[in-house]
Amino acid sequence: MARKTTPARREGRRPLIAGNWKMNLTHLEAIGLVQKLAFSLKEPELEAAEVVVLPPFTALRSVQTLVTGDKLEVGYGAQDLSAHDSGAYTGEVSGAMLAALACRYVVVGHSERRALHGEDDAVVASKVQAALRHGLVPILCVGEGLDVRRAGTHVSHCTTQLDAALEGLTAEQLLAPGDGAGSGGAGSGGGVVIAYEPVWAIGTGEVATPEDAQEVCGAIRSRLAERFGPEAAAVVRILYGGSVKAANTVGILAGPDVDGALVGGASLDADEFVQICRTAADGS
Ligand SMILES: O=C[C@H](O)COP(=O)(O)O
Repeated sequence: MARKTTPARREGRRPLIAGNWKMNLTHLEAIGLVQKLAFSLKEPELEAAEVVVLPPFTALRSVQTLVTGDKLEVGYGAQDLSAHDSGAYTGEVSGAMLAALACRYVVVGHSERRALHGEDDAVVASKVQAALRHGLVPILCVGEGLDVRRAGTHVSHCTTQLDAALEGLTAEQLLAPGDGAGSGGAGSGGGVVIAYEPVWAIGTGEVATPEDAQEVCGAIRSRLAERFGPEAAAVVRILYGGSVKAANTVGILAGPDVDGALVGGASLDADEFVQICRTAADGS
C-alpha cells in the first residue's frame, strides 16, 4: 500500500516517536525492550519515522552498547540532565556524561520534574542551555494543568513557558542538529524539539482531542516564528504527549503542526509502542 504523506513529512519534518520510560525497567529489561522494538520495526518504518527511547540513567550504557553493537536504527536519550557541567551536585548527571554515552536527546522541563522537583522556568532554561552546550537535542516540555485549561488560558500559558525556556537562544541554535548524535538515525528536525504535554492528560487516560493538540502545537510554532523567524520555526518538531496509545495515534498526528508523540506508559509495552511508531511511519 502506498504510504500517505503526513503533514510533518510534507514540511520536511521527519515524525519523531519518543518513549519516555520514566522510572521503569532495569538495564536488563531495557535491553529486552529495545531488542523487541528493533526486531519488530522494519527498515522503511524506521526510515519514515524516527524512533527513540528515553530509559532511566542506569540503562543508558546498556542501551548504547546494544544499539551500537547491533547497529540498530533506534535512537536513545535521557529523561533529565543537570544545569551544571560538573562539580559537587550529588545525584545529578551532566550533559557531558550523556554526550559521552552518545545520547542524542534529553527531556527538559517535564511536568513531573517541574511539579515534583521544583524546577521553575529559570532552571528549565538553564537545562536547555546545558543540553545545547553538550550537543544534545533538548525535548522541551510545556503544558498546562487542569485549572489553566478550565480557565481557557492554556495557549498563553504554554507560549509563556516556551518563551522562558528558550530565553537567550538564537535561531541558529534552534536549527542546528546536536552533534552528540550517534544513537542511530539522526532526525531531520532542528536542534530543539518541543513537546506539548497537557498535565491533565498525563497518565490519566484523558487524551487531548486532535483539535486540542493542534491548537497548542500550532500556537507554539507561530510563537517560534515570531521569535526566531519562519524558517527556523518550520524546522522544529513539535510533539504531543499525554495518554498516547496505538488507538488514538492517528487522530493526534493528523494536526499539521503535530510532528510526533512523547509516549509514557504505552512505550513500556513493545507491541503497543511498535504500533504507535508504525502509525507515524505510515502517515495514516
Ligand atoms: O513523557 C510522557 C508523558 O508524560 C506522557 O505520559 P503518558 O503517555 O503515560 O500519559
